[in-house]
Amino acid sequence: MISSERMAMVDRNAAALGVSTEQLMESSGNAVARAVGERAAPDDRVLLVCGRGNNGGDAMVTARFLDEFETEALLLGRPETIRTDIARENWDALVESDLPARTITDSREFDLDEYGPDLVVDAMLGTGVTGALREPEATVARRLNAADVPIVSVDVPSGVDADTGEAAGTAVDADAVVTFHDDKPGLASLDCDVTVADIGIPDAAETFVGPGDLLALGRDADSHKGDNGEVLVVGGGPYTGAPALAARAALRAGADLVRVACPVPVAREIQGYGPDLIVRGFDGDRLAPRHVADLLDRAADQDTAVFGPGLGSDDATLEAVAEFLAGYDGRAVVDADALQVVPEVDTEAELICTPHQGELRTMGGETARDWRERADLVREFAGELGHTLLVKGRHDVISDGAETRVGRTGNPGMTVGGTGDVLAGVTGALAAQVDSSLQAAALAAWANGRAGDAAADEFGDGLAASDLPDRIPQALRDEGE
Ligand SMILES: NC(=O)C1=CN([C@@H]2O[C@H](COP(=O)(O)OP(=O)(O)OC[C@H]3O[C@@H](n4cnc5c(N)ncnc54)[C@H](O)[C@@H]3O)[C@@H](O)[C@H]2O)[C@@H](O)CC1
Ligand SMILES: [K+]
Repeated sequence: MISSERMAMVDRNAAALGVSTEQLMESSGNAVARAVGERAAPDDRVLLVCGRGNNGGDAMVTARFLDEFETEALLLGRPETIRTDIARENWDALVESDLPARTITDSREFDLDEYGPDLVVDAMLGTGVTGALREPEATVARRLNAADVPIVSVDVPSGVDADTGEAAGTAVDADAVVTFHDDKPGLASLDCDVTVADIGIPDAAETFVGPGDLLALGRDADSHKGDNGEVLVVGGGPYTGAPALAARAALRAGADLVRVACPVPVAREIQGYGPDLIVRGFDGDRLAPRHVADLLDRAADQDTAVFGPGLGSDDATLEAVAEFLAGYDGRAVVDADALQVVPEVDTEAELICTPHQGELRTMGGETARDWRERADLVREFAGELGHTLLVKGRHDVISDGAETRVGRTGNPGMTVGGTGDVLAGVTGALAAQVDSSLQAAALAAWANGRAGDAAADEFGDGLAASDLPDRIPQALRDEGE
């Protein structure tokens, strides 16, 4: 099963791998033609009702594969208003090839008897539908439903939400659906025959994080927790730079407000780094259980907390981390020494743990040289923990126990100290902006690696962790195909 949002991501990732949407449309149209071929008799009349988006584009391709039938393509709307280049190219190809193709702009012009079809292909709207069908689609759908003619829908019956199976108004009552790549959650509740067609999207488009995953950012305003996220970084003690790196990276990854909680001496030093960070020190030189109540208070107003950068591994510090997590029910990123308390702690919090492979073993997880084997081990361990794991390596493996993604950006220069702190900060910021922890962690690993690659272009193996944060904004941009 795949949601429409994820499908759009996979589609973009496939394009980045060199499999264009145009190629996918060709395969989709071909698959629909095969399904029609199985249902129609020779010389049958087949009417393809095409909308102006890519759903319609699929059926325009289908028309080229159905020349043994009496096929006619009907476009709802003027060709100039076709919404995508690839759909328009396929329409132009029909017209140029002198294949039967007509357009109507007004539903009053739609008279099914005029076509007398033995079968109708419904390609008015696919996953691009929002709300109730508008005109002329709504009237056309009603007339198709009223006629006694079999309907094969492309991807999803027009007007039906592929994620829920619900329709906000009239929807096409399909006899069969040819859906692409994977089954859609909304189709199961419909009374029709569903065929899933393989359209040649490589597995890599799903497994590897790519530019398509950026669609999780800022796509649907309703799905966001706060506007752009507030992050609390808890770190510092034996190390000063780590919480500052994480905080700066969080800002560059789009968080609105980043607050740092750290021991007073560390706070003084961080404040010297500039005016962007809101730093508040706690007494002493290490995090200790006496600080926890105040931290829980501060964290309650934040979207995410980032725990670990530079905290060290004093017994009292680890005890404080465990106490914090036991009392926290928000979303938190846990990194570095703080990771070792995770397996023992009983928490309501939703954690994203970012260990390297050594830290993973300390947590009780297993790892393997081969990334595919490692991905299986990480998925199992994430399932046992009940949290999301982002295991760093040449291939970063991200899993929540159900789904697994792999990030393959980055370079050997990134083994320098501090890049993990940057990653923790980016993860915290993205977890404050994206609904799914898995998606946030996957995107963070990918962007951090890309920022590292950009830094390596300039500095080679001499790159420093502090080169990364300012390269995060570009790394979170889709530069196009
Ligand atoms: N994602 C993929 O990987 C692929 C998608 N393909 C096809 O592309 C389809 C999605 O294409 P699009 O995103 O262009 O969207 P659609 O073709 O589903 O919709 C096109 C346009 O219709 C308009 N519209 C939205 N709601 C409407 C309503 N209620 N009444 C009337 N008009 C409305 C909108 O302007 C929308 O952009 C899929 O369903 C599938 O058929 C395939 O071509 C190949 C691969
Ligand atoms: K459709």
